[in-house]
Parts: sequence; C-alpha cells; structure tokens
Amino acid sequence: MTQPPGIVVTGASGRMGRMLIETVTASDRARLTGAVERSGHDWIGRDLGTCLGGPETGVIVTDDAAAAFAGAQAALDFTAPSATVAFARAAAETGCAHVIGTTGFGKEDLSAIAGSAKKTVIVRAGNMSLGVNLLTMLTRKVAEALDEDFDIEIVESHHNRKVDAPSGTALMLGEAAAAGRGVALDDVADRGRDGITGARKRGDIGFAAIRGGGIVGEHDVIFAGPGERIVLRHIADDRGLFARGALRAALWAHGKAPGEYDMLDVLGLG
Ligand SMILES: NC(=O)C1=CN([C@@H]2O[C@H](COP(=O)(O)OP(=O)(O)OC[C@H]3O[C@@H](n4cnc5c(N)ncnc54)[C@H](O)[C@@H]3O)[C@@H](O)[C@H]2O)C=CC1
Ligand SMILES: O=C(O)C1=N[C@H](C(=O)O)C[C@H](O)C1
Repeated sequence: MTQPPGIVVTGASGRMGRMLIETVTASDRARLTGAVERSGHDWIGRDLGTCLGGPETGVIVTDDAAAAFAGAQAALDFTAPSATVAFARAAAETGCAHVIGTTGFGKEDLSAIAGSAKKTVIVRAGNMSLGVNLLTMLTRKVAEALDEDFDIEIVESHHNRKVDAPSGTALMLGEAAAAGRGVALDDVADRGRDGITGARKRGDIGFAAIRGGGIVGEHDVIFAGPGERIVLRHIADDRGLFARGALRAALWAHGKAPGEYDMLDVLGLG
C-alpha cells in the first residue's frame, strides 16, 4: 500500500507550527516527515514529540530545511519573511511544494518567491480560510458595484504578539477592493493615520490595525457612503482553520505544474 504524502512543518514551535503539526498528525491523508526550526532554537536535534511534551514521534527537529524537504511532498510554512524566502529556494532545489502562510513580505521578498515558483509549486495566501477567500470575492463585487461616494476602510484585529501590519488578510482584501475599482492598491492605500492628516482623499482605501490579547483574527471591510454603510466581516475563532486550509493546499499541489498559486486556485474559486 502506498504511504500518504510526506509533509514538513517549518517554524514547528510557533503558534501556527504547533497547530499545523496537530492537523497533519491527525489526518489520515498525510504523514508528518519533518519539522524545521531556526538555527540555535533549543528544539534542534530533539524528537518533536518530546519537545511538545508527548511521546517520541521519530521526527527530529532540524535547522536544515533542504534536507527535510528532500523527498517530502510539501512544506507548510508559517514563519517570517526572510525565513520563507530561504525556504522557497530550498523548495525549488528539492522539488518540494511550498505552502506559504507567512505575511509581512516586502516587494523584494515577493520577487524572490516568484523566482522560486518557476521551479516548484508555491501556494501563497495571507489567509488560508475558506471564509476569508470568499470574503475577497464579495469585496471585489461590492467595490465594483459602488462608486467612490463609498469610502472603503479595512479594519483588522489580532493578538498582541503579531509583528506585521496591516495583516496579510487586510492586504488581500485591499487588493480585492482595488481590483473591483480598477485601480492599483499601491496608488490608493492609506496605511496608518496620525496627527493632522487632512481630510480623507476620495478613492483611497484606508487600513487600521488593532492589537490586543489573544484575538485570532478579525477583518471588516467597510463601505461608508452617504447615509448608509455596508460592513463585510470575517471572524476567525480558531487557528485550526488556517492549518486545515494549508494542508488542503499541500494535497492540492500534488502533480500541479510549477508556478505561484493562491487559495482561490486551491478552493476552485479563482
Ligand atoms: N496565511 C494564514 O492563514 C495565516 C498566516 N499567519 C502568519 O504566519 C506567520 C507566523 O505566525 P505565528 O505562528 O503566529 O508566529 P510565531 O512567532 O508563533 O511562529 C513563528 C515561528 O517561526 C520560527 N522561525 C522564525 N525564523 C525561522 C527560520 N529561519 N527557520 C525556521 N523557523 C523560523 C520561529 O522560531 C517561530 O517558531 C506570521 O507571518 C502570520 O501572520 C498566521 C496565521 C494564519
Ligand atoms: O498573525 C496572525 O495570527 C494571522 N495572520 C494572518 C494575517 O496576517 O492576515 C492571518 C490571520 O488573520 C492570523
């Protein structure tokens, strides 16, 4: 009998890393074959199971991504931008698919990832949930239907450990709204207001970020018009949502041609 595909989780000790390990381990459609952490982390060289306070799993945590990726079908990566760029390179070298949940990329990071996607399958999304990906489609449609009398504002809330803003999801929603309006997000984004900012510019898409406590992730797209407001909202209650989406992407990636894909492709909504 053939074995289920091998999956590697990077950033194994992180909030998402732990959730991904739980999700892959619980699935009968995949097999956890590797766990990667940053060099110097105290889990390196130890059995993953004991690091997590349970029985041994036979998976030894490593900082050698290329060795872990070799022979695996996919790597699930929710870490940090510079780490993800290096993992994309390792995925391209080994032919392992790379599912990227990491957010906070700069333009150079994104072009490096696009370079790696010439050699392997990369699925990248600022949010792996079905609900948020549906919300991007709704956002685009509403933005298409309304003119600039409706001001678009995107408000996101996350836990107090999050390091990037606006969130990857907020930027996805901003891109969708901009596409609906037929403009480039870079030309209309208003990110972070403070002091005497002047009145709001017609056509801008505004972003605001709230950070506090353990909020998993909440996003509102507000269309504020004359005398009325439409609010499209998504609330994530549980990180398992993102991990299940990432595993689904990894299974979907099998046999696809090299290239960069997103969750709309995976969910068949693209
Ligand atoms: N696309 C999506 O659906 C979601 C994306 N995210 C994103 O995932 C990323 C991680 O989020 P959290 O798990 O909350 O962060 P975290 O800080 O809890 O975990 C990050 C992990 O990556 C590890 N790491 C950093 N550099 C590394 C390297 N060079 N090699 C190997 N491991 C490395 C850290 O040691 C840590 O264990 C963030 O960018 C976040 O925005 C989070 C949730 C959902
Ligand atoms: O850092 C997080 O936690 C999350 N990050 C993603 C983002 O930046 O949008 C997705 C989710 O909202 C949780």
